[in-house]
Amino acid sequence: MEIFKEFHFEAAHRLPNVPPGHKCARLHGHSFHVRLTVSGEAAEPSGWVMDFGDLKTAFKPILEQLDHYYLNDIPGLENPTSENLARWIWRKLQPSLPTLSAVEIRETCTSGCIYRGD
Ligand SMILES: Nc1nc2c(c(=O)[nH]1)N=C([C@H](O)[C@H](O)COP(=O)(O)OP(=O)(O)OP(=O)(O)O)CN2
Ligand SMILES: [Zn+2]
Repeated sequence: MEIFKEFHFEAAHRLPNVPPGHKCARLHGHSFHVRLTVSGEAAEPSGWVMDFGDLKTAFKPILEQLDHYYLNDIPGLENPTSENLARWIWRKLQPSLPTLSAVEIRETCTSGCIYRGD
């Protein structure tokens, strides 16, 4: 079974490696949406894969590194595409949450990515 919890953060970025004239080379911001998925059995007596609250606690220090920051300044996010951000979150979170099965990022209502590990 898979469970998920969703988070939001506000941040600015620019994409340094886009072709000349691309709009995303300019500084702009997003209300980023993150969905974290965890796999496991909903075992008794808890009846849950894991407590949503524990998932929130595990992600909190990572979220605090992102919220209201300029993503390009964060080590490892110099080119903060959705793909690189999803991988960056995975690498920060997965060691303490080995049952993590997907990190989903939405930059806009219509754009995003899903990362399930290397
Ligand atoms: N594969 C990727 N492509 C793009 C990324 C990315 O991270 N990965 N990022 C961007 C920009 O950050 C941009 O802000 C988002 O792009 P886009 O979906 O084009 O944004 P729009 O608001 O213009 O989308 P519409 O819904 O089509 O208006 C660009 N590409
Ligand atoms: Zn953007």
